[in-house]
Amino acid sequence: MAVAAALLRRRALYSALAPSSSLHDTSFCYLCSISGTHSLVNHTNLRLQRGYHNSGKFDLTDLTHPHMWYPNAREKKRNVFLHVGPTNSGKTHNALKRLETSSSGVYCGPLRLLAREVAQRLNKANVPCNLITGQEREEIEGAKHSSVTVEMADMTTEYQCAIIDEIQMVGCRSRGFSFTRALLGLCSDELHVCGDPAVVPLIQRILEPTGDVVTVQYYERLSPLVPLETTLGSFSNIKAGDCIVTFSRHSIYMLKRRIEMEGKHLCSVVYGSLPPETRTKQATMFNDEDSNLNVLVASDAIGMGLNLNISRIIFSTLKKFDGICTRELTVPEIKQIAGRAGRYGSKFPVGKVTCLNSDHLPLLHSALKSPSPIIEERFLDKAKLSPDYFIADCEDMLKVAAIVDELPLGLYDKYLFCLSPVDIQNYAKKGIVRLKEIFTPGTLQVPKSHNQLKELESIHKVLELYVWLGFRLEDSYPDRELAASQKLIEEYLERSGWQQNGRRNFLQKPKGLHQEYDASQLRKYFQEIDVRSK
Ligand SMILES: Nc1ncnc2c1ncn2[C@@H]1O[C@H](COP(=O)(O)OP(=O)(O)OP(=O)(O)O)[C@@H](O)[C@H]1O
Ligand SMILES: [Mg+2]
Repeated sequence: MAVAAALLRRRALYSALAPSSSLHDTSFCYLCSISGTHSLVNHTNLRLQRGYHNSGKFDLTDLTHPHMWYPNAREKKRNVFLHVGPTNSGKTHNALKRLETSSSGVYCGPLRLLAREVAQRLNKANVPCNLITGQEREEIEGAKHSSVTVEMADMTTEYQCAIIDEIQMVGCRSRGFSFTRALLGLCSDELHVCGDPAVVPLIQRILEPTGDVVTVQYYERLSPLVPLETTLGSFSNIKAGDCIVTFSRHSIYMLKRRIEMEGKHLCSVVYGSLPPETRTKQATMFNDEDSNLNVLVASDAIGMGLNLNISRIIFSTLKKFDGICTRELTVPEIKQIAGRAGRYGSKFPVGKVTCLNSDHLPLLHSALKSPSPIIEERFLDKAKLSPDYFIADCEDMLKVAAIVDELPLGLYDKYLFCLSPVDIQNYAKKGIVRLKEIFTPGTLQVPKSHNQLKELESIHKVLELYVWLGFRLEDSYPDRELAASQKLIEEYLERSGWQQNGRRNFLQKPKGLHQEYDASQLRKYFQEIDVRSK
């Protein structure tokens, strides 16, 4: 393999434990020193490296001291507070109270919707707060606080107070590394870490060598969550405040249509591949008491930390396709999703949980009673790692690395494209990619079928990538605002809503279902779709 690809491979390995959003991360400097670009190795890193390699040499395959990759954080003795307990127990609320009274700070969350909820809360409390996610950047003048998705957390800024929410995500194969990086690298006097109690032993061990002072605070649920003894039964039993959870786009739209056919409720939809601004709008409309969208059909994009006005969670299935295979939801996933019902302070003081299929009730009940399994340590035998770390899944990054390696680009650009594979050829040739080279704004049509909707979502993904790159390479991707302004999916959702005037909804009756289909037919249908949509 060519040198740059080999370097990128190595970089990807480091990234897996602690990726950098800037050139200042020590891990990137390690890489530069391999490639001979020693000028990029800053003095702090040299001091740090000498610190544990007395000979002046260091072993690049030794990944056993990731806490040493963050010299700025290591210069502080951070006060770390672990807020742990069940869903809806006030963990995030208490951490945010500290953030609101701090002179500067950052909230790092797992979901864009959650980052937005927190930014809104701080701004409402007169604490100016920026919102920064992969695709959104809403900067408030004079703000000393930011609410970000964890991947966007900045390890080089000093804060008085920082929060990492849903820290149990540290065990996630694809996103865990961003949580590890934030945990070790956030340069803050106080660090508040919220999540499931199952993660406490691991976090304590990870933080042990840092010298940080760790305090654990346990929480209890603030309002009851009741698993129901019976399933939903008929769709005529759907009530305002219900949220049906399902994991494929197909079933989301099917359920929306099925519920709206009853003529009593309109549904918001929230799922991962909706563009972020549409997702936000749909969630906001559901939460808004004055809006007539009072039922939610959602995927696990609502699964963590969010405070929505949900009275009852109804699982349409307890299986999901996780990118590799269809598997049963884990206990923590079931608890997280169920925990969206009956949020303290919402208009539903008691949360209820049920499902469509009576076969799923025993699993649902037992999951809600079980403690989450202790987050385990993982090993990758090729690298020397401390037992508390594992190498994140970076296969996709490596595939792109092999392609970009052939292009006349600098190492940093190559790394950026490894994270975001979009029109690399054009960028390499001309250094600029105009939006009209990807598609002509205004020519796309509102979709008339699920396949067209799927296509449109893919186009939105490209547009999101364009916006993502536009934030990072402003001169090369100059049409960021135009890319961000395309709103076709929202138009689709508006048109596909409940047709009160007898106008035909263009979504057709699903093939294979009779007009008066019941819950068991729908169940069967979903199982088929779940298999087909792989
Ligand atoms: N002491 C309090 N006073 C007023 N409201 C509170 C208080 N504690 C929590 N809340 C409210 O209760 C709701 C749930 O709290 P919070 O989001 O902190 O729960 P959580 O434990 O973080 O749940 P999850 O695990 O689902 O993230 C929020 O709307 C929050 O504002
Ligand atoms: Mg929370």
